[in-house]
Order: sequence, then structure tokens, then C-alpha cells
Amino acid sequence: MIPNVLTVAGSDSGGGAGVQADLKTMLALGVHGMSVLTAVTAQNSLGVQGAWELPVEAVRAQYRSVVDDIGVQAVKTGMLASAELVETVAELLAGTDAPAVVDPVGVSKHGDSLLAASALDSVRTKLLPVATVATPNLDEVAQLTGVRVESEEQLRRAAAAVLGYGPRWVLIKGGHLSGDAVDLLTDGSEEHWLRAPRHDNRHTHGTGCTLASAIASQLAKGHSVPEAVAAAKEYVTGAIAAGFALGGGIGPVDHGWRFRAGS
Ligand SMILES: Nc1ncnc2c1ncn2[C@@H]1O[C@H](COP(=O)(O)OP(=O)(O)OP(=O)(O)O)[C@@H](O)[C@H]1O
Ligand SMILES: Cc1ncc(CO)c(N)n1
Repeated sequence: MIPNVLTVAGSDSGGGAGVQADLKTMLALGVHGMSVLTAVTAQNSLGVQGAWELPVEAVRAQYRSVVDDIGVQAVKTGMLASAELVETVAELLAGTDAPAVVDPVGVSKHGDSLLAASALDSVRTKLLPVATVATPNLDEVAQLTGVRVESEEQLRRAAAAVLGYGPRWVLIKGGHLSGDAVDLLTDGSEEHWLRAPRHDNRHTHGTGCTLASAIASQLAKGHSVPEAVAAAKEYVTGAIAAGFALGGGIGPVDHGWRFRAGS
């Protein structure tokens, strides 16, 4: 049986991030990808030119259509845009018996906001508590907890602050530091450091969405959280190494790098 994985996220018209990145990652990792669209963005390699949220009823209806008939073995969330949508999705996740990977998307790589400032409190108090794994980057950690990370040693303090909101596990992504790309996965008792060489490639659009979807795909296949995150890190590292130019700005990671490498 092919496991079913659901992404609840926004559309990136450029195809490098958002729902498009999620579905490509799911195909590459051998699961059946499904989507609940929360917002539509007009977006390309240069930035986000426009964003439109979907009505709460449209999000709720898509979710029910997928979960009630088809069923899901894991869910991943990305851009949720508003407090109302964050709270709706948190409530839907709480009623679903499947692991949830929450990527608390705040701003795009170009600095365009994908989440209203008024939604931060709902992310802290409603969404993080229902996450099996939360995957904030360092800007999102600062926004959500006030903790600023400038070195690897400070990742522990960031992880503790995020765990304080109730996710079972947190993966703090240190991708924005210099040196190796180091992430810290912890549930408060176990610690797993994930280290990969930094690829000097500016075409990194979609890294966060890709990593979170890869984790959800591996969880759906029955792996433990540490195993799922380790496999997902390997997949995203390869995708970053193979990131390619597209348009006039930051190109996407290559979701198909393993097919192209023939492995
Ligand atoms: N240049 C790089 N080389 C190798 N790994 C990287 C590089 N940049 C980021 N990573 C890794 O990619 C993963 C995603 O981290 P990142 O911090 O880029 O997420 P993000 O900021 O949420 O992404 P996005 O901009 O798509 O929202 C992490 O495992 C991080 O360590
Ligand atoms: C729709 C969408 N979701 C997430 C990201 C992550 O940066 C993005 N750029 N666009």
C-alpha cells in the first residue's frame, strides 16, 4: 500500500516552494501526495507579487474531503496566512489520528510576509501544541519565542523555548547560520544533531517546505521521528546541491535529483 500524505499549505506559482514543492517531494519519496490549499500566491524567483487567502469553509471542506474518504498517514502544514486559518487547521489536526509536521512559515526567502503578525499567538498556543514535529527556521524561532540564535550552541536554548509551547519534537533549522548546515532535533530528552556540508548555491527556494514534506513522507512510511528527520535531511541536502537557476532571481532546489542521478 502506498501511504497517503496531506499538505495544508499555500500555492507558489513558481513551483519551487509551497504546495508544489510538497507534492514533488512526496512523489520523490514514494508516497501519494494530497493538498489542502490555504492561499494562492503570485510568486517567482524574484519574490511574492501577491497573495490571496482562501475562505475558512474552503479549507475545512478540502480537509474533510481528503481525510474522511481517503485517509492520511501523515499531515504537513506550511503557509497558513491568518489567525483564523491557523486556528481552523489546528482544530482539524487535533481531530486527526496521524502525525503532523508543522512548518511555522513566517516569511519567504525574499522577506515577503506569508503570515499575519496577528496570527503569531495562534501559532504558539493552538498550532504548536498539536505538532508531532515543529520545524522553525531561526527567524521563525525569534518571532515565536524571542530567542535569537547566532551560534550552534544557542540552538539548544531555541529548542527548549519552542518545546515550551507543546510540540512533541522540535527541529531547529540552523540553515541561516554560517559554516555547516546544522539542525538540532530534540524532544527534550533525546538530542540528535544533523550536520551536512553547506552548498554554496544561491538556488535554495523551497528548502523548508521540502524538508518538512520529506519528514511527513518518512513518518507516513512508518519510520520513527529521528529516522524520518535523518532521511529527510539527506534528501533536502541533495536537492540543495542540485538547485538550479530559474528566472532572474533565486531558483528552486531540485526535487528530482535522485531520479536524475539515477539512484
Ligand atoms: N546552503 C545550504 N547547504 C546545505 N544545507 C542547507 C543550506 N541552506 C539550508 N540548508 C538546510 O536546509 C534545510 C532547510 O533549512 P532553512 O533554514 O533553509 O529553511 P527555511 O528557511 O525554512 O526555508 P524556506 O526559505 O524555504 O522557508 C535545513 O536542513 C538546513 O540546514
Ligand atoms: C506558498 C509558499 N509557502 C511557503 C514558502 C516558504 O518560503 C513560500 N515561499 N511560498
